Amino acid sequence: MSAEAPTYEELQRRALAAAAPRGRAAGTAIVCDRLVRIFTTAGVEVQALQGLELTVAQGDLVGLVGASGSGKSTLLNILAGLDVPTAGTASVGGYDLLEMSARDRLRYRREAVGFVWQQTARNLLPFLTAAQNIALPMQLKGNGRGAAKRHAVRTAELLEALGIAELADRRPAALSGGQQQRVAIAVAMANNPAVLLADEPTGELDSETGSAVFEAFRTVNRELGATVVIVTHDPMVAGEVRRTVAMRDGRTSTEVLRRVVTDEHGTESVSEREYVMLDRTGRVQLPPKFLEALGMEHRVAVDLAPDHIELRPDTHAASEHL
Ligand SMILES: Nc1ncnc2c1ncn2[C@@H]1O[C@H](COP(=O)(O)OP(=O)(O)OP(=O)(O)O)[C@@H](O)[C@H]1O
Repeated sequence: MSAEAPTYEELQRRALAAAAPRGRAAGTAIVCDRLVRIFTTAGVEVQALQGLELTVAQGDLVGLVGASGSGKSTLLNILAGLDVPTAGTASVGGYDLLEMSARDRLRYRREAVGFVWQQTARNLLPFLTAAQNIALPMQLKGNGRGAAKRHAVRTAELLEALGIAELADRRPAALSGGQQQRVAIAVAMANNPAVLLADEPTGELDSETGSAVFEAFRTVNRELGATVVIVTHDPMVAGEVRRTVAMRDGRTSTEVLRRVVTDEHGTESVSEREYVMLDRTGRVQLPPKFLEALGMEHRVAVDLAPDHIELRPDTHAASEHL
């Protein structure tokens, strides 16, 4: 190793510092640190979240993917303020989700987060028009001086931004599934929440309608500055967000980041790179396909190179039995 190369301890120190919780850092919308959620049913414990770590920057658009049972809905319900974690820390828009009083929790759900569910019917009140549905969260928040005018202006702004102005006076039954979801996004955005959460919002829609709804999420992210987290099985959604976080066994395991690159001819293309998550203690979850390809299990040899870390199959295993 050359004299300039950092030592293993130095690299580990830097890695831990980089993975330290960034809760108080400006520009962070969501911070989850060692989040645990244990459900007990009939005496049997299920660890739905097992020390999950996740940081989402303000203004980010994140897709959350993972096999059934990996803990996506559990995480979303906690972030939505509908469920409370067993241990760990979680904060959204400056609210501490473990320490909130019942009153703060109600305010949090009304003002700090917006939610769009998969079931289109669950998002809207059937007896109100699209415009009335959008105005309702603002009315629940408060009706001070000039409120009616402000609510009407915000409602018109949201209808316009989401391209549904002509649907303002229709009730949900007179809207298609995709139109209902776009109204639902406007409802969720009514009080300008710090974070917009969505659980399979395109799950009940055909692919064309689904992409129009996804475009609406992109619009509120880009034009209204909303931080958006979408749980999805839809490859179109997962493949088109800036950041896709994959969950495995109640933890975030891998992450794909995408950015637009321009070549020397000025042609733009999307470049994507997969990362594994490094937790505060230096633990990583390696992709199973890599481990299987090299027959790695139980123990691996680890070496420090000047600018990376090498992992190799344990070749000493056979010669150990002398
Ligand atoms: N209320 C509950 N009581 C008991 N166990 C639960 C409860 N909610 C979730 N679980 C369990 O926690 C684990 C994670 O469930 P979760 O619904 O968060 O997964 P998911 O990734 O959202 O799955 P899917 O993609 O199927 O919706 C599962 O083993 C599930 O059975």
